[in-house]
Amino acid sequence: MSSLLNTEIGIPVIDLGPGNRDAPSQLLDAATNYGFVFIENNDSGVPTQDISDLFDLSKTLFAAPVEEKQKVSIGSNQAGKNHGWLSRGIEKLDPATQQRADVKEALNIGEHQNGELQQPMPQILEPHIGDIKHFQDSCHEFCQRIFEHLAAALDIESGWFTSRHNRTKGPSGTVLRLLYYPHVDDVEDGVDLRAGAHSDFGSITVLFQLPGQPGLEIKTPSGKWAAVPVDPHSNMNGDAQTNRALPILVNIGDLLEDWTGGLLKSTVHRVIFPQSEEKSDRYSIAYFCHPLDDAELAPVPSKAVQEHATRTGKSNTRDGKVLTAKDHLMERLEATYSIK
Ligand SMILES: O=C(O)CCC(=O)C(=O)O
Ligand SMILES: [Fe+2]
Repeated sequence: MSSLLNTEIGIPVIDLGPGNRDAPSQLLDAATNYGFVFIENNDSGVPTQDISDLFDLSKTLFAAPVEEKQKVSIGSNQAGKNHGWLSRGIEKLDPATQQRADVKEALNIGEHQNGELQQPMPQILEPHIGDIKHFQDSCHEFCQRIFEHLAAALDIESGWFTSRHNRTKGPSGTVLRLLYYPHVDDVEDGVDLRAGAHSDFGSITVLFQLPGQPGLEIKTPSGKWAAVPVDPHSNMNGDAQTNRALPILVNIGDLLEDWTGGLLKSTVHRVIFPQSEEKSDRYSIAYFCHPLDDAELAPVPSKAVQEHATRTGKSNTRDGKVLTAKDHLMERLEATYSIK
């Protein structure tokens, strides 16, 4: 495998370029064993300049006055929409264990439909909406490439996943999320977290991080937390980054785990205040990819999936009815945010 292993957990790094014929099986292997994988950001990735520009926009946004962000707050949207700005103190990703809310702010941006974003945007981002939509498109194409590779590895029709994520066909729960974790001077060890332990809801998540801003951890099968590097080719902080683009982190979400009868793993993760960098802010950008709302989560017609599902007894039916992607998302949102 064209992969390097990082110090602690060994999340594989895979090149999806045409030169790597083993990419599908490597991807499947990473998805079933770790639930997390780094993808080299080359021609088939997301342009590095666009990533850097969106981080700049994100910094400008979160530095804007609270009143401006408040105008587009998640609470001002229709219940269940999951779009808009979340102020610090609102979200607790692990309510069962966390004493305090996540120390973060976020802006959730839903998909554009017929070229239009479906929510009010902060004024400061208005001149950049074209760039944001373009970024969503690049992320979506990147996800579709991953789905094609997964379909090849699972030996199913090439378009099986991509057709169910074809956003020209209808709305989905897909969200582009800008995240800001401010530094705080009085972090209480063992109490304060930037993001509590959770797994993601959708099919796959694409995560962009910045050099020198570590903090993401995943839960290993032994129950221990392991740090995820910013740059798996460099040290844990990503400090020694060369001119090469950072690999892009991808993880499997709950929906894809359920859809594949548990074969692909949705791994629990969290964001901590790393000891060495306690005084620095962290910015990240996540693209939570979901199938079309109407997509039925009938079992993936792959032998490997069927065999695994039989072993685990996992299914996506409720009272004999197959869930749609929207049903699945609403179940998870209700459980996390008490949205009715
Ligand atoms: O900011 C990060 O690194 C991870 C964020 C995350 O896991 C989430 O928002 O679901
Ligand atoms: Fe997450």
